Amino acid sequence: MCGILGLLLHDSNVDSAAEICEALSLLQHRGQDACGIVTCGPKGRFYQCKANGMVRDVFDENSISRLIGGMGVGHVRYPTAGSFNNAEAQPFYVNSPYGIVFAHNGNLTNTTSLLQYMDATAHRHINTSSDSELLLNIFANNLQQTGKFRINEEDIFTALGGMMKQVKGAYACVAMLAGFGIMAFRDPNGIRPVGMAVRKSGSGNDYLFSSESVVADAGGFGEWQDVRPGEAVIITRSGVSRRQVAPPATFAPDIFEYVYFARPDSVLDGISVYRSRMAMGDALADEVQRILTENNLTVDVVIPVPDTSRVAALNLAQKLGLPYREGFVKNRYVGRTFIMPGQEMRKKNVRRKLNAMALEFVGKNVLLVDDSIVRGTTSKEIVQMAKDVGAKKVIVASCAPPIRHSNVYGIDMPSRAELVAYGRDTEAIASAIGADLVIFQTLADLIKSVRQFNPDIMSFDCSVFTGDYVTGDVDEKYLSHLESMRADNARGKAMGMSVGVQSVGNDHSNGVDGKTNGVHEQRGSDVTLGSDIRATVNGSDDTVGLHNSWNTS
Ligand SMILES: O=P(O)(O)OC[C@H]1O[C@H](OP(=O)(O)OP(=O)(O)O)[C@H](O)[C@@H]1O
Ligand SMILES: NC(=O)CC[C@H](N)C(=O)O
Ligand SMILES: [Mg+2]
Repeated sequence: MCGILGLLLHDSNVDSAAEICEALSLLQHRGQDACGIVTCGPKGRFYQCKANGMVRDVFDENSISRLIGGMGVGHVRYPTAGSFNNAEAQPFYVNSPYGIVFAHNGNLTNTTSLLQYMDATAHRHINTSSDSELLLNIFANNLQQTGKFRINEEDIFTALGGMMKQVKGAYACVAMLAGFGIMAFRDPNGIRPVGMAVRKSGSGNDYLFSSESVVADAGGFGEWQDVRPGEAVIITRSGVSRRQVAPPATFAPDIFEYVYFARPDSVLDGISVYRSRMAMGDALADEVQRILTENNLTVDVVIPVPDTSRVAALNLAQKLGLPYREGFVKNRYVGRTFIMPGQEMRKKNVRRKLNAMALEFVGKNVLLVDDSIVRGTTSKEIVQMAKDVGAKKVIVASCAPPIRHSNVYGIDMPSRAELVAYGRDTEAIASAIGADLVIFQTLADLIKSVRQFNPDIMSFDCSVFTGDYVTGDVDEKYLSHLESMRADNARGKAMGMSVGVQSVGNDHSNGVDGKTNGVHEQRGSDVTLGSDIRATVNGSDDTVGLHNSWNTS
């Protein structure tokens, strides 16, 4: 999952970077690996700062002050394709046509054929293994085909429509065209979220695109609207244009956004994440009661696994009339562990992040509630911690059903073998994490918990629970390929991602018959794009892309 942002201020003399930076920090929970901002200033020039790290580490007053311009795009990254290399930090930029900046949340599933197309037909160079850079170039290539000196909204809609025909997978994107404006679009299944909001500013409006509505609330924006699946929205100084650019497909927002990814104070596709988590707790309470009775067990206390499960755990405890206690205290300076790279780091950080308070555990049958059990990293550690401080019995309840399938749409769960529920029944899962009993929400209850707040949504992407992939192109061959490339134990070898190595480019080298050429090795250190040089100025003095009234000089 990544976070994407776009901001266009009515007053072009006010720089947008500080506000984008603030907003990115509100989306930090969606990606902790890298972040970046590109702004567009006078003469359509882009100003960029991006690097590996959290928002607070990458940006400071100095770097922000060098990001000039009243519109910009921001990104926080949680890698699901390519590597963790800083060359894949976003936003991405291409100079041709017109100067485009691009931020992507999601994951493409037909990158192999797209890369071939880029190489053999479009002759565009893809310099990293990132699917987002590829997506940008598909868009750019479609835009190029207009062949125009100056383009308009219609041309962009046409290019995006063409792109949506070629590309498969999940993508919610924000883009910016030099001197023109910002735009957002969403894949035809609407798997990943993005919405827009508006704020009065003097005689005009400021506009925001964001993955989550929490950013709009915090920035004083109102009238939040989700971008519709297959829709594109373009905002220029002259106003807002919206267009359905892809034919309607099954709308299937990812249910895992509600389970884990999104902030509780966001509303996605008309559904309050907070309310849906409360409902998950209520529904799980019934299942817990049923299974406890079946096993002739009683529980003394309900303890959430901070942070995400808190909301659901409180409702569950209330419904069962059990005490709710914060038995685990979270170190607020450790981020989310699930989205950290590598099993060793995840494991180490669960211990750094959570500490069990013995007084809430000693001699008790404790019910630990988590939002989900994925690799089992968290549950294995916390069950042990609970036992170490004297719990009598440890029962784990999960607000989501067992996860037994890979995610291919923007969550880094490529390998089934890494999932603790893969090939295990409930009893075997309990034994794998060391618990006395494990209780899972049923899929029907999970869907009901979310859908009741917007019955217009007929389906959700539940592929991690069911193995049904809504884009229709994901088969066993693809899943095995993904596993061989991205499983924890395969990554180092497959992607040259060892820390400190500036792996730039992929094996697909334009013009050299698919062999890696020497150019790639030289890149990454002295090339502006893809390096971690801060507040680097891109672009030139030319005025390509200064198309309309946005032109400031
Ligand atoms: O079974 P696992 O592979 O451990 O994954 C599941 C756990 O990871 C997440 O927590 P995380 O620490 O990422 O974030 P949180 O603080 O928002 O709960 C999630 O909330 C579960 O606790
Ligand atoms: N989680 C995401 O949305 C990742 C976006 C993109 N696939 C990347 O790896 O950078
Ligand atoms: Mg958690």
